[in-house]
Amino acid sequence: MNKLKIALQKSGRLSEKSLELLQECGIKIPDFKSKLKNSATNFPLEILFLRDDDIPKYVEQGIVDIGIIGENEVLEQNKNVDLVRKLGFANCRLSLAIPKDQEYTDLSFFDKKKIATSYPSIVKNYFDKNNINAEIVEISGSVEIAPSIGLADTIADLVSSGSTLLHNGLKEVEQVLKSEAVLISSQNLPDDISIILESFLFRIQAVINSRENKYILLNAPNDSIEKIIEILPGMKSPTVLPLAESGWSSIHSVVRENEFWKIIDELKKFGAEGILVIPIEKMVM
Ligand SMILES: Nc1ncnc2c1ncn2[C@@H]1O[C@H](COP(=O)(O)OP(=O)(O)OP(=O)(O)O)[C@@H](O)[C@H]1O
Ligand SMILES: O=P(O)(O)OC[C@H]1O[C@H](OP(=O)(O)OP(=O)(O)O)[C@H](O)[C@@H]1O
Ligand SMILES: [Mg+2]
Repeated sequence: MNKLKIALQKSGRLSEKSLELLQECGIKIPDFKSKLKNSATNFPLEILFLRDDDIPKYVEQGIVDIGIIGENEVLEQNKNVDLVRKLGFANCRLSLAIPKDQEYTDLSFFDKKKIATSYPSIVKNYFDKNNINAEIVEISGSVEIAPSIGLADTIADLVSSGSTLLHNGLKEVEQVLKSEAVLISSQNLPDDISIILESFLFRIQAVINSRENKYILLNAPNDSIEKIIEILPGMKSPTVLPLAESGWSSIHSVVRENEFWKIIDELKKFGAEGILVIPIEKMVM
């Protein structure tokens, strides 16, 4: 049987979470860290461990069928690949930063300045669109060091917590784009490989749904049930079970993780008690 070939970053910001995603999809990979090509034991998947910058090229050329890569890298390289889906990890932004003691008003600050970056194409397009004429100095890493060693006046680099900027005397002044890990695929995959990809995507969807949702159980007085159901619509509709104590029910539902703290006060207002929020292992809609 043919296998779906996937490229993952060998080591770096994407590696651990990419492997974790495969694991949560129930896909088992033998634990040989130094083996750069490996096969899953229980799913038709072959895994290649590569430098992340090489992944779009390998996917474009069909050497691998799919790959997990930062959206920023896909945009920078602009290869002929399909962006299949976002994966919800390695969230960061590509930002412009300047020495923290300099005054910033607007983008014209960058006119005739030197800017160091590992993303020359994205930065050039951004400046062209905004009619800024800056000189781009391409470097492949430790970009934040550039202003302090006189290599450039400013930088464009990935930011997540902002601590690298802070520790290098820089401040973020503009956000060029937001990025997260994405799954990309070759264009025109053969039918047998597309079928395996569909089944892999089905598993990924179930994992991502479960990460974004929580199972919620609570007790409520019967006269509040209708109001609480409006707040907690659930997958189809909530389960309502009578409690041993008359006049009370237990309500079970699914709630989006990022909405829980917004609705908790409302639930309490309608008399909800004993609220339990439980992680979901897998969620198939
Ligand atoms: N600080 C961060 N927080 C979250 N995600 C990040 C951060 N920095 C980078 N990323 C994301 O992770 C991807 C890989 O980053 P990493 O620093 O591991 O790449 P690299 O140094 O080019 O690795 P490689 O050795 O494979 O070429 C980036 O393209 C970006 O999408
Ligand atoms: O805002 P922060 O949370 O500080 O993260 C930002 C840093 O993370 C990335 O580099 P990384 O640490 O991956 O090293 P690299 O330059 O070798 O890729 C990025 O290039 C920034 O330098
Ligand atoms: Mg790289």
